[in-house]
Amino acid sequence: MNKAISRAGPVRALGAMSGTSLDGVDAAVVETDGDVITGFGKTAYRPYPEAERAILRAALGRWQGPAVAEASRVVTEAHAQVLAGFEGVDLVGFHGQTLAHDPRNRGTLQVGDGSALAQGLGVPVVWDFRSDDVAMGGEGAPLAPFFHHACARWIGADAPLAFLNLGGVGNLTYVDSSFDRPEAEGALLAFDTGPANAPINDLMLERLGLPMDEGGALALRGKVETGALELFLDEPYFTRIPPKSLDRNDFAEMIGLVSELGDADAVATLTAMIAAAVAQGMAHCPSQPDRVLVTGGGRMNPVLMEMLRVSLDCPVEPVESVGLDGDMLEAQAFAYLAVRVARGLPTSCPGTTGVRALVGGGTVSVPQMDAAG
Ligand SMILES: Nc1ncnc2c1ncn2[C@@H]1O[C@H](COP(=O)(O)OP(=O)(O)OP(=O)(O)O)[C@@H](O)[C@H]1O
Ligand SMILES: CC(=O)N[C@H]1[C@@H]2OC[C@@H](O2)[C@@H](O)[C@@H]1O[C@H](C)C(=O)O
Repeated sequence: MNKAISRAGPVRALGAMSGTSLDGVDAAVVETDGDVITGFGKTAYRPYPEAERAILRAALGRWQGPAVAEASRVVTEAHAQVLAGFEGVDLVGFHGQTLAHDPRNRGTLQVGDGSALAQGLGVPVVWDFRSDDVAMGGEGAPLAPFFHHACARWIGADAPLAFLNLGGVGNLTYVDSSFDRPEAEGALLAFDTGPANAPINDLMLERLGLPMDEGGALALRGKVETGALELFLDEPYFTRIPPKSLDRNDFAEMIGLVSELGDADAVATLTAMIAAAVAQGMAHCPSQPDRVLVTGGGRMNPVLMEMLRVSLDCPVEPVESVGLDGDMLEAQAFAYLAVRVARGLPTSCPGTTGVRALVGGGTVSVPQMDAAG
């Protein structure tokens, strides 16, 4: 193990995340001892060109076979490119790309080869963050909550607050940072709220050949079909007690609920469904958070943000309002979690994933020295 990691004190960790919306790889440096954040560093983004994205899309929902191997190759290569642009890094946290997630039955699959990345970069890489949690009866997701607890301390939060990530899937973390440690009972409650941008993107691609509803422009022109919204909210997932998690395509059939509607009404209704799922989720929080800090691409959609403001009983703001970076929070989370794994600290607990006991999940790959050198 790198000497800096095995000593106490802060290290420079580089995190990388390839999220469920399949847009690209985010990478970001965090300086931390695995407990307290002491600084944020350089960031980078490497989009997947359409040909690569098509390879990833073709492998979604699969557990093995040539499509999965091909996706893994694309993910490893894309990460090798973006991570090579960073210098002076002690450790890498590599999430990889989730292709399938079924924690109760088949497990969870993130592709990309962390061992090859460690070798290529010459830096230890922590990867496969979710499997140990699933093996211990947890959901394997969400994992950002321990980092959210550190962020709440970083911003000096003096009341419970919520982080809401609106990526392909939505996830919410209720944080009470009056508890010093994230694993303390009552410090964290986390779960996936429901689908977020994935169904909007899928419908935009299918009907209009566009990757997203940029700026919520189409939803703004549409009318919400309340019958479809009510049918969607009948789904038992929303009343299930958390922790709970979702696969990207678990709600793929919701597009069927808007299939008879025109494009603008269909997108407006999907957008309302996403906001309503968050509102249902908020009811599971142990107390009303002081505010909801929104991260992920969904915070760039003003129609979705306005629907959230109307349906939640507290202020809803992008994380930039407290000086955090909403494009990079997940990459930063895996930098932070990598340091925790390397130092034997837990990364999930019963309140975040429903796991039976504290788990520090992840494989550490250390680059091997050339035998001749
Ligand atoms: N300007 C914008 N207007 C509307 N939507 C946007 C905008 N920018 C990003 N988005 C939405 O956010 C998505 C990307 O979000 P993000 O990068 O947070 O997802 P992710 O990290 O891949 O997903 P997850 O958090 O589920 O793993 C885009 O695919 C798009 O749907
Ligand atoms: C299995 C999986 O990859 N889940 C992702 C996905 O994307 C958002 C939501 O669903 C969340 O549960 C998780 O990612 C974030 C980074 C997490 O683990 O906190």
